[in-house]
Amino acid sequence: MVTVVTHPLVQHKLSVMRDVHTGVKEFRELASEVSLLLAYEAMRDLEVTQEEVTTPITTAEFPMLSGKKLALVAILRAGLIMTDSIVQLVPAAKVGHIGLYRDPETLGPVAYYNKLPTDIAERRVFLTDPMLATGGSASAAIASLKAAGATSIKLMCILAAPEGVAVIERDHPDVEIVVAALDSHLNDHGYIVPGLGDAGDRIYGTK
Ligand SMILES: O=P(O)(O)OC[C@H]1O[C@H](OP(=O)(O)OP(=O)(O)O)[C@H](O)[C@@H]1O
Ligand SMILES: O=c1cc[nH]c(=O)[nH]1
Ligand SMILES: [Mg+2]
Repeated sequence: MVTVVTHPLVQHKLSVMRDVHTGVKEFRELASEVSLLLAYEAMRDLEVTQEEVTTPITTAEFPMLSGKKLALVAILRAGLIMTDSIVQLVPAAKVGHIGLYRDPETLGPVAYYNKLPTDIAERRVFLTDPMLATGGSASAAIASLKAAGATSIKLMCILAAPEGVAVIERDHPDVEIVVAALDSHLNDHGYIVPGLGDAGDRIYGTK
């Protein structure tokens, strides 16, 4: 299942991110803001229970977060900006990191780091990566989350290509995807069209 967050604030910020003239500082700020807005949508179904709260006026029952604890997991490098931002909303969440880069020749993911919360099996996992292109990186990351015992996983991306969505639906039909936009296609180098370029390079200024 794919949810596209069509809110005008998200769409406006994403359009500015796409602009080749947007510099590193503004790109980073926008990526953080879009991540918060995506999290608002992705976490819409978090469980709440009614708990007693004493206000200055009276005591009554109000909703409080309950249910499974959360884990935010970033696919390095680019996913880091998303977890860094979203953890502000859910400060009790644990944060994991999966290091993957895409081989420029084969476009396949190459793993170089994996550090996950030891109790990931008991947590609801929100996996972050701004870009879902061929889907190879996200699919491999989800496989390693499942190998570690995770059973509840949502994938949060800023941009996705239909090719990447199809790969996740094929490999991991149980994983919901939340994106700010679903673009047209991939070019011959595996870049999303129209896209926003290389997310990692634009966040970290490495090009
Ligand atoms: O869906 P895919 O075809 O696998 O492509 C998407 C991946 O490519 C980018 O990472 P990159 O390899 O550039 O690494 P970086 O974040 O370290 O720059 C992006 O952040 C995703 O992880
Ligand atoms: O368009 C793309 C595809 C993969 N990775 C990116 O950063 N951008
Ligand atoms: Mg990159």
